[in-house]
Amino acid sequence: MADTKKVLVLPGDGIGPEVMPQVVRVMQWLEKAGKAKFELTEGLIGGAAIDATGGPLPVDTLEKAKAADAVLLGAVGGPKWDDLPFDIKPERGLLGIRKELGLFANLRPAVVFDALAEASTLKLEVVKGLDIMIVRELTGGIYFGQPRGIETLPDGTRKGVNSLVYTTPEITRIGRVAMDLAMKRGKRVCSVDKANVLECTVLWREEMIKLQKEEYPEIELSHMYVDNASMQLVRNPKQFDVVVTTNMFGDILSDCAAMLTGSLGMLPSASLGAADATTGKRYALYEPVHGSAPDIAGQNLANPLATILSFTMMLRYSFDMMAEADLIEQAIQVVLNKGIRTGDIMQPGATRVGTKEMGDALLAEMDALAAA
Ligand SMILES: NC(=O)c1ccc[n+]([C@@H]2O[C@H](COP(=O)([O-])OP(=O)(O)OC[C@H]3O[C@@H](n4cnc5c(N)ncnc54)[C@H](O)[C@@H]3O)[C@@H](O)[C@H]2O)c1
Ligand SMILES: CC(C)[C@H](C(=O)O)[C@@H](O)C(=O)O
Ligand SMILES: [Mg+2]
Repeated sequence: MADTKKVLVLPGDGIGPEVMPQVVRVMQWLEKAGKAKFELTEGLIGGAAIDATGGPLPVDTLEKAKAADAVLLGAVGGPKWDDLPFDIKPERGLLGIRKELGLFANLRPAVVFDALAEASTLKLEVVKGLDIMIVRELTGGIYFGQPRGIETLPDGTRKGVNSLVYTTPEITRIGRVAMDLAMKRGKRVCSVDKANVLECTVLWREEMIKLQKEEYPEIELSHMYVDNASMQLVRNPKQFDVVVTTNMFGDILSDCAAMLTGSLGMLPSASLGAADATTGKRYALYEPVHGSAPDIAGQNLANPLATILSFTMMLRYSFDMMAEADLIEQAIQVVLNKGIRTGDIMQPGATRVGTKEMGDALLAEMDALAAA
């Protein structure tokens, strides 16, 4: 049996605590099948942490995250905490853990399952077989740039400021992640910016060009303004292989790409740091792209597949467990082929199930595949 993998589970808020048990069941299945051994610990983040400790990212959570081999997050936020001061809102917990662990590279793969392509509101040929990778810079840009804040001027006018800042090392390191990924895929990278308006992204574009010329001669690098990119993603997403972009553009484009896969409830992600120069350890947090979905929380309606697919990314990127990740994804494919659907991916003639029942169906197919 493989070494024990230390996984920190952070269910968070809203649908987070509903989808997470379904992933834990998948982990338990792998253990029972003798394919892995997990040491699970649980931690608080977001609103759940605010309620218990007064802040969205307790020191204990951060310590547990650093000690773990990988972290799995559900979602944070919700109306209950909307009126809190900005710096202690649930979302600050997520931004804080990303920053503290140096998780600068957020991989958001938009891969379409055939059964959902058939059900898409887009034309079948637009989405069938789609497999693109959005690489979002995650610890810089306008999310973290200084100066920032809201101030009142002497004449009483209020001013809100956020700054879009990138340095050359920040651009180069995310560029390398995108180009390394592209080398193992279609060798095409589209860098998305707003270099017609924002100086910071003029630098972004210049550095991407330099990186490709100096280190990745085999990569075909193209550039697109973000407004056009959002339109092209819907018009003809298959023109893309790897998309690399800034923190905020990546946030927006990935929600858009999620709909190509059928639902926000289908899109996983991996947030990765750099390997430590001496120990080789790389922090990694796996998180669905969706949020806490307050409109459906607490009703067994959420689609757990984005979080389960985030776990398969953990198996691939942190634990090199490709066969196990393949098995889970094959089982998801069978479940979808059988027409089993949560509400967000429902279509006429399909069987509507809840969060837990989607977990039941998946485990049954994993049993069947393992027995075959
Ligand atoms: N990673 C995160 O934790 C994260 C991401 C995005 C938003 N948020 C937070 O979540 C809260 C709600 O934000 P929002 O409503 O803008 O975005 P959201 O992603 O929570 O929900 C958007 C829509 O998608 C649906 N949806 C999302 N996930 C789904 C799933 N797994 N199954 C079925 N339907 C699903 C929701 O029901 C809703 O209609 C806010 O506090 C926001 O800050 C957190
Ligand atoms: C909740 C929020 C901080 C987060 C982000 O903007 O990064 C979310 O929208 C995401 O896409 O992961
Ligand atoms: Mg988002």
